[in-house]
Amino acid sequence: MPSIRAPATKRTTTLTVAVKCRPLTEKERGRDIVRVNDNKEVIILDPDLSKDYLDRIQNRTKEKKYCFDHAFGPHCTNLDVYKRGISSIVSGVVQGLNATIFAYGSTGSGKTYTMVGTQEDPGLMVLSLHTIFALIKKDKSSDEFEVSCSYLEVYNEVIYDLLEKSSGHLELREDPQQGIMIVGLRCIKVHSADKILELLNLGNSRRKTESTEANATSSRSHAVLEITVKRKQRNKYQNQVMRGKLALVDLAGSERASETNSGGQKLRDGANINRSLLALANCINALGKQQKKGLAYVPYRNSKLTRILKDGLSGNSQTVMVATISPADNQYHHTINTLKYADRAKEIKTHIQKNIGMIDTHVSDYQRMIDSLQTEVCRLRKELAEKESQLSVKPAEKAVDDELSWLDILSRETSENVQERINLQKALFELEETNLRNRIELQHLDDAIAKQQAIEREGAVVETLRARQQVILDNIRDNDEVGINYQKEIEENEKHRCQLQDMIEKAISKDGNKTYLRILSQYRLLGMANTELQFEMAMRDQIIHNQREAQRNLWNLLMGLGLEEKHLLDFAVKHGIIIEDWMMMPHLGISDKKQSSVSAFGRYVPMGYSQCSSQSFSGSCIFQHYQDFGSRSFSRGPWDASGTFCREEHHSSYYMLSNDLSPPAYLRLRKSANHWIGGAPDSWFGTPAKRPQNLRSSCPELRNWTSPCCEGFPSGSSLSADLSYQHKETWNNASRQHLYKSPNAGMSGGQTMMGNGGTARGSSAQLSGLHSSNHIFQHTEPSSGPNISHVPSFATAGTNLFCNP
Ligand SMILES: Nc1ncnc2c1ncn2[C@@H]1O[C@H](COP(=O)(O)OP(=O)(O)OP(=O)(O)O)[C@@H](O)[C@H]1O
Repeated sequence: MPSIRAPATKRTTTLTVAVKCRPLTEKERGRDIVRVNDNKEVIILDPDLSKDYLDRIQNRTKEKKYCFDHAFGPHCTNLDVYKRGISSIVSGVVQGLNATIFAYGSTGSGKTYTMVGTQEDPGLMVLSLHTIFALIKKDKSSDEFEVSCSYLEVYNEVIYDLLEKSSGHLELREDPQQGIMIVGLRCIKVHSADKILELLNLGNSRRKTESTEANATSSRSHAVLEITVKRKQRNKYQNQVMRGKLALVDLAGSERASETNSGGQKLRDGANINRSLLALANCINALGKQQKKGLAYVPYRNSKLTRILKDGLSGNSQTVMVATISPADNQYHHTINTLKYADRAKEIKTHIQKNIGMIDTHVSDYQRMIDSLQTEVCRLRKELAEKESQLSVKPAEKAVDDELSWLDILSRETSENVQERINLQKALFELEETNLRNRIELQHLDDAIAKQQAIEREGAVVETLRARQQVILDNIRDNDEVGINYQKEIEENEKHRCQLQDMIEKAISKDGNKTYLRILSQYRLLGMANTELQFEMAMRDQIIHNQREAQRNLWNLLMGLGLEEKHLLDFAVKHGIIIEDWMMMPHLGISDKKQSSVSAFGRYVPMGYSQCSSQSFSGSCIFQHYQDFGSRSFSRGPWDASGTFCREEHHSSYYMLSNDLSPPAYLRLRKSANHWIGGAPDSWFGTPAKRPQNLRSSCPELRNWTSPCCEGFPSGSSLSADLSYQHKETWNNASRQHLYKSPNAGMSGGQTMMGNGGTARGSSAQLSGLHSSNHIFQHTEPSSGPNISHVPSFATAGTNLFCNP
């Protein structure tokens, strides 16, 4: 029986910003210039005492006033901060919610004191742990809890495991369900707060600290303690697992080299710390700006720190920023700087949603493939390291030394090249995504202006819309510029990759270290395959995300129409549809019906349904209303001249959000194996000759995997052209039959309603090969042929996308 699932409700919230001013230390002889009023207001007095009354009333003073969610003066303890601003957020972790708490401030302002604390004044990390275990102990349900913890540091842009005695460099990866993941990071199961505290102390003792002019024990690394609480429900939701995550972050101290009096390694550390803190500040700026200025691109990828904090800054997390400041007058500029960012951070929005363990099968397929690739890469890396150490015990002749350092450099550069490529491709993808959304808003603005002008030629509303249009255009231009730079970097990366490959190939033909070079070559190939899969997965995640949004909108629409429970139930019974997870839709007024046969609109519900005729509901509307993105006069940047795979898919997702019914719907099927990563042929990581077929032949481990550029689908741009009408009809019929009749059609869970976030599988996968070509439906009203020419002819690759399931 088909079933549909009510989406988990999402709540949008803003970052909670708390400011904490520490007391003056004994060393500081300066004046206290910070005042805290009403637990919310922070006043920073002018450090220059010579300013008189006249200066003040003529506004020549540097006194500044800010208002935050919470403000704490020098006499407040960490417990005060915790109780007022944080404990409620930590409680949510036991209920499957994510939370992030990070301390932000200049060096010596009290970040570590706030996060870790002392015996007498335990910090937020310690207090949070106690809360979590106390809540678990108090829980009266029969649910099973499992708490685990990891602790890492980012030092000089390299991630280390603080719970590992001699941790190697760890890699960062993005997981569709769990967000950012660190490959190989130890996650230790714990049964008491004391055990975690023990681990915390152990980790802290391994953390890189230095004595600087500004702070005797200045943290040189960013530390992230992550506590995961898994809750297996033992009641009616037998199969549900809730997974809450709490990330507690103590950032390294930002400083000015001149003030900290550091040189050599310390200076280099400082430069790296400042770079990542600058990246964080840029993200905060962009996110703050986003609320006022459309979709600005957020450069998370510019540092490991921002990637780790990504969820906390904009994703599924309830986040608290504790801005720490010093009261000393000589810290005025640092204090103002910190407060400026804190002020901006108040605007940042995150979207909280319970993490309930139901993983889309196709995502887990990809995940499995990536996991096995990662494992293979790790194995090869280990082999490489062993080979290196074997070579290093050879007699220390100069020639051998030279060769070793050459091999070492080659190996390192290969690894860096692969990593850089992954990063750049993903960054470019995210940037395109951002601009696509901007363009959609632009299009809506165009329409709104046209409509408004029909009422009044020029007026205040039109003016406001035009102003907004300009803002969005500025954003698009800015983003395009960033995109050009990324493109250039990708080209550079590609050139470097070719050089490395040449070097390896030449060396293999004459060098004695054949095994070593073979491993290196294989490692590089696997790294490439890894990149491709990760990239494709990132795109799929985005599609899933968009489709979930669409589904959520659809539910909202149902709600907004005031549909009665009875109607819904009758309709679903009639059509034999199960609606799952009613508990998650309390706004529908239907409770406690985990799996009820209820009525809905039939299997396929068109998005713009409020304007739809009844025919639309009963018809075969698998897809949504057509929108002509391609024919609009968007201000395209030079780097997006060619359509890309991700865009195509995103367009298809965006169609779902459209209410525009005017152009008739139609079905269109396209397939192409021409483009792969990012769309443009040269986006492919390897040279054309090294596409997956070759990759697989040169790399036996890859032979059993199906690549998106599989055999059997001729390449060439002509493939992105439409199939003949006959083909379309055949496909249309076959897929309709498949979608209507096959019990396995649609999502793996048998779901058949549009937008629950999956790609079609089962027989449709056989029809096209799951990863071997693209079959993209945009509409399913065959009568709508005339509009075909309007659809942008994007070349696509590597997916099999039905937007209905
Ligand atoms: N609330 C407080 N009460 C008493 N002492 C404090 C308080 N906050 C900070 N201190 C003291 O101030 C000094 C600097 O604090 P801390 O090391 O936490 O700063 P930080 O911001 O983490 O510095 P860095 O960024 O260089 O690591 C320490 O000696 C610490 O004990």
